[in-house]
Amino acid sequence: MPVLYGTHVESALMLGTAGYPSPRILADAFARSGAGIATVSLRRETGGGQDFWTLVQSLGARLLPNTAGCHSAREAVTTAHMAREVFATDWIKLEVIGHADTLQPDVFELVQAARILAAEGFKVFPYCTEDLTACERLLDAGCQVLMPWGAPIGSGLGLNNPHGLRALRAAFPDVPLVIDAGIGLPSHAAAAMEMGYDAVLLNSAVARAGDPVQMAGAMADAVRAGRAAYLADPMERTDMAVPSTPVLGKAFL
Ligand SMILES: CC(=O)[C@@H](O)[C@H](O)COP(=O)(O)O
Repeated sequence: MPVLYGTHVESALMLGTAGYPSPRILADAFARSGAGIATVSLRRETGGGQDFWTLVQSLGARLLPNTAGCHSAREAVTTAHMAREVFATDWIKLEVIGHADTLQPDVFELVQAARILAAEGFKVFPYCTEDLTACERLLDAGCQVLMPWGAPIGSGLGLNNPHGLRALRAAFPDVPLVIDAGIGLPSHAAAAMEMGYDAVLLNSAVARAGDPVQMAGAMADAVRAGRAAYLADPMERTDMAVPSTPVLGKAFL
């Protein structure tokens, strides 16, 4: 199980809380997933009022407030301060969006915000790209976890750049890495875990499924299977065939 900022988390699946058909389905999806962490958006979900806060606090998952919808370091830092008061936690999923169509993170503003928040004692979980230099800067800024995107938020495309994500894993073998965003299917989540990622954070794939509760269970199974496969040290790939059945001598004719 992942260890994030010194805390052992029960499951390598993290779930978002936005966009479910109903509060009941949200609660059932969490129960089925066994997710160890629930991310909540201070800015997007305040519309739900007290009932929503009561619901998320009853999910049995550790809350990870996020700064979804922020477009500058300043805005994200202010939102993080508010989230710390509302949720009484210094954990923050730091999102600073840089591009309207792709919701790609603005890594320049992200590093700036991460440096400020880490210096203030926040445990920063930055939503970033797989860019090695940006990730290095985030670590220098005080982040102890990185959350590279799989694909644009809400796209369901999976892992757009598996080579880059593999390179990131290899570059930072001791840093907890969480794939955040773009997961559409259990096979995407399993692929991330098979690469050696420590956890997967997703929202849309479950919330927008025809049966969110069933999909939550499927994602949990996929994350477990992917992790088990990684730990089993998968075979090397080769371009040429390697006979799987040894042949000794020749058959009698
Ligand atoms: C809920 C949340 O934090 C999202 O910003 C996150 O990035 C999930 O993305 P998907 O909805 O693509 O899973």
